[in-house]
Amino acid sequence: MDFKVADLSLAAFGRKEIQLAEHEMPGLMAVREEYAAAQPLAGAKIMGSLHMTIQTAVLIETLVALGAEVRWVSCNIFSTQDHAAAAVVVGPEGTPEDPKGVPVFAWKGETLEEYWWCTEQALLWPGGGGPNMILDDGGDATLLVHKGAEYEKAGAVPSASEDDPEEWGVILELLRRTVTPEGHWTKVAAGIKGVTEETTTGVHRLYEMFKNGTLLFPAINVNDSVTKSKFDNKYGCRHSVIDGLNRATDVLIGGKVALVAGYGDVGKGCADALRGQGARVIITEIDPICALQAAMDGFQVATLDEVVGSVDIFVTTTGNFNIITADHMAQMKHNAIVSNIGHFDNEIDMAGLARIPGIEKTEVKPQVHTWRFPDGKQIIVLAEGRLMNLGCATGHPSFVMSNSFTNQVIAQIELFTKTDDYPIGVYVLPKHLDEKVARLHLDALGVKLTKLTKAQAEYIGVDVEGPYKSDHYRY
Ligand SMILES: O=C(Nc1ccc2nc(N3CCOCC3)sc2c1)c1ccc(CN2C(=O)C=NC2=O)cc1
Repeated sequence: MDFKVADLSLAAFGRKEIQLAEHEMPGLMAVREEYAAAQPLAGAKIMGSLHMTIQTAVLIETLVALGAEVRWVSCNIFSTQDHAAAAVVVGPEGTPEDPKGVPVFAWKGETLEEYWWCTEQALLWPGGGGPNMILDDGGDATLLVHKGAEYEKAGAVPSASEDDPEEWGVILELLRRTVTPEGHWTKVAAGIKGVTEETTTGVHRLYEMFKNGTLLFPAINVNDSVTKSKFDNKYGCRHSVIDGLNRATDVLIGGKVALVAGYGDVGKGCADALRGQGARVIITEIDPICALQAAMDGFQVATLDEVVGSVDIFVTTTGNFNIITADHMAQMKHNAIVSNIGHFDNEIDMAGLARIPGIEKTEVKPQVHTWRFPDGKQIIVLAEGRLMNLGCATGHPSFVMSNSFTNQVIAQIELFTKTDDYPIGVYVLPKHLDEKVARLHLDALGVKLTKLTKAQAEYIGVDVEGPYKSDHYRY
C-alpha cells in the first residue's frame, strides 16, 4: 500500500483518539450499522481531499465500512493531525510495521509542491486509472482533474503569468508533467461519477463551472444541507470560540465587554456563548434583519466606532474584510483581545497594524501575539487574525463534524448508487435526507420525537414521515 505521512509510530495515539471521537460521532456510527449489510459503496473508489483530522479519520473508516476503496489527502497544508493520518494508514487491524488501513498522503506543514503531489498521488489508483468518486473540501481535487482534462483537450499547458499566485505556477508545473497525448486526465475525469463538496468555497467553484459549461460530472453541495452549515456555523462556533479564547488566554470572560461583529449563524453562536460566560455582549451589523434579531435577542447593537474604546474582547464573524482596522486597534483598551472566527483571514487589518510606526510585535506563545503601540498600550491578537478556533483550538468538536460528515456519506451513497438520477449539475441533498441526518443524531442526545397523526399530517399537508418543511424554510 502506498502512502506518505509524517510518522507511523503516532498511530496508537491516533487510534485512541479515533475511538473517543466515534463515541461523539453517532451519525457516522449509525450509518455504519444501517448500511453494513447492504455495502452500498462496494465498487466505489473514493478520492478524498479534506482536512486529515481525527474526525475525518472516522469519516474515512465509515466509507470503508460501507464497502468503498479510499485514498486521502488534506485540503490545507497545515490542517493535518499527524497522529490521525498515521492511524488511518495503519488501520484498526494493522501495525506500523504492517499497515492495513487506507492510503493517506498528508502531513502538517506541507509545501505547496508537496500538497499538489499528494493530491496527484491520491488520484492515481494502483493498477492504473483513477477514482470513480471525489469527496472534496474547497474544490482542489475537482480543480486538478478539470484543468488536466482541459489542457489535454487544448493540447497544451499554459505558463503562469507574473501576477498569478505562486500556487497556480505549482499546479501548472504538475500538469505539464502529467498531461499526456493519450489523455491521462481526460480518462480520470471520464471515470468519475460525481463529487460531493463540503464547503462554500468549493460549492462556489462548482456553480461557476456549471454556469460556464465546463463541469464534467455531477456534484452534490453538502455545504447547504441545514444539518451541515447551521451546525458548523452556529453550534460549532458556539463551542469553539470559547475553546479558542480559553486555550489562548486565561481571560475571565464573565464581567467583561465582548463585541461580536456580525450576527449571522456564526455571530449568533458566538454571542450566545459569550453571554453564557457572563460577558456583556455588543453586536455590530450592517443588515437590518440581523440587527433586529440581535436586538430582539437582548443584545446592544452599536457601531464599532462608538464602543471600540470600552470593549475587552473582539470577535469578527462577518466573512467580509477590514472589519477591524489599524485605527480601531489604536483606540482599543490596554490588553484588549482581538480575534477572528469568520470565513476568511482578512477581517482584521493585520497589514495595516504592522505598518504603524514604532509598533512592536511579540510572540507570547504560538498563535498569541501582543502588539505594543508607541504610547505603551498593547493589544493581544489571536492566530494572527486568521481563524482563531483553528489556530488556537481544534476547530469544531466531533459531534458537530458528525453532522457534516454524515451528510457527506449519504451524499456519496446517493451519487454513487443513483448516478442516472443526477445529470451534470450541482444539487443539494433532498430534505428527507437532511432530516435523516438529524434523526441519526437524536438517540445519542436522548431526544424523543413526537409523531404526527395522519390527520395532523394531512392538516399541514405533509407526510407523517416528512419532509416537514418546504425547501425555502429558514430554520
Ligand atoms: O484549517 C483547518 N485547520 C488548520 C489548523 C492549523 C493551521 N495552522 C495554520 N497556520 C497558518 C500559517 O501559519 C502557521 C499556522 S492554518 C491552519 C488550519 C481546519 C479546518 C476545518 C476542519 C474541520 N474539522 C475537523 O475535521 C474537526 N474539527 C473541525 O473543525 C479542520 C481543520
